[in-house]
Amino acid sequence: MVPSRTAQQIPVVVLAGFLGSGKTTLLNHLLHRSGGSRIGAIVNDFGAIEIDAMAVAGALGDSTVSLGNGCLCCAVDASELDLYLERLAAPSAGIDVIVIEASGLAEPQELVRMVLASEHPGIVYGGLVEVVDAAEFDDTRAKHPEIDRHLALADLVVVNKIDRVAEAERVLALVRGLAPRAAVVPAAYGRIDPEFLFDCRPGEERVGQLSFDDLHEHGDRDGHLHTGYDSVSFVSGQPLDPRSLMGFLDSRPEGLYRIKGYVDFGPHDTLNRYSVHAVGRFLRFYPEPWAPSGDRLTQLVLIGSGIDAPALAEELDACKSDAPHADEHGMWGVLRYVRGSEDEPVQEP
Ligand SMILES: Nc1nc2c(ncn2[C@@H]2O[C@H](COP(=O)(O)OP(=O)(O)OP(=O)(O)O)[C@@H](O)[C@H]2O)c(=O)[nH]1
Repeated sequence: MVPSRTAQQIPVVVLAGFLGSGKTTLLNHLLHRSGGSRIGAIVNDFGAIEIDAMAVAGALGDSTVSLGNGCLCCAVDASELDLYLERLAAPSAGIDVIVIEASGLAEPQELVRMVLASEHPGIVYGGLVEVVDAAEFDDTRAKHPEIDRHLALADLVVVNKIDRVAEAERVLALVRGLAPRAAVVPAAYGRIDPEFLFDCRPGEERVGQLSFDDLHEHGDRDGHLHTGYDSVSFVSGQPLDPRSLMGFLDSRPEGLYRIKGYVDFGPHDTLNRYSVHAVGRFLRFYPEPWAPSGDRLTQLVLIGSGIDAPALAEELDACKSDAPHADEHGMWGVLRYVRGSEDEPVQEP
């Protein structure tokens, strides 16, 4: 039975959406714009290196926890999640809302089910937020028709990357049709009003329907979104050569949908590491100053279907360089993919 909500209970919101749709960007926006509300986050990475957790940890300190290396929806034992929920829901943590950022391949209904199944009296299911990449939406649906089912469960759908589409209204109308019970909001860089997070809580009746109708129907793991997907995790203490890495990225196979992480270009830029994101054919580098202390590492996660993981790891290995000096134009290829500013994205080359 679905427990009824009390004023003291902390809502737990599930934040889901396909690979690279902008979940971490949205979460970071909420963390910086939540005003007086304190958000706790549980971040679930598909790859073995917890890139998403690193991206939000700075903003959250000890109110972020990471559940890495595989989709939470397939956790055999949900007790780890319960443990984290308990920690974040402790009155001493002073948290007002908990957000579980699902991996981009997780089955949201499984996560909702896990939250509903939690017996912790201090929490209550706070709704499902689905993030949609407006630019990739048609292709993603064609490849993964299950996405429609995910949207139908949502309480809030953020149609993100609206800056990348010419026909925003068409995508919005399509999403509204697929998620008739949800609030549908367009966004660029996940910039939504944080109030939406508090307002998206489903009513008792809706939660009751979910637990009976939707959540138990698709328990078959073979039908999970991540079936057929592989990930490669690459770590190097040796810098990468920018020309070689661009050669790798320019020739990346179609199936390699998502790349994320941080790159050390050694002598080519001794001040910055480069956060890198590929989503489909979209590619961006974001220079950010190195921390004053700590190891300088390249850490990358590659996720795709039908990919030859060992061959990709070998190709990345071949990008390592121990040249002590930078060649003059070595970074040009990379810099073409550095954004001007948040509001002025670079043109797709
Ligand atoms: N142009 C544009 N880019 C965006 C927008 N939102 C996010 N991005 C970029 O899209 C890439 C992926 O964003 P993330 O927030 O990491 O996506 P994610 O859903 O957390 O990714 P996974 O956890 O790997 O599924 C990054 O390069 C973001 O800067 C947007 O509204 N417009």
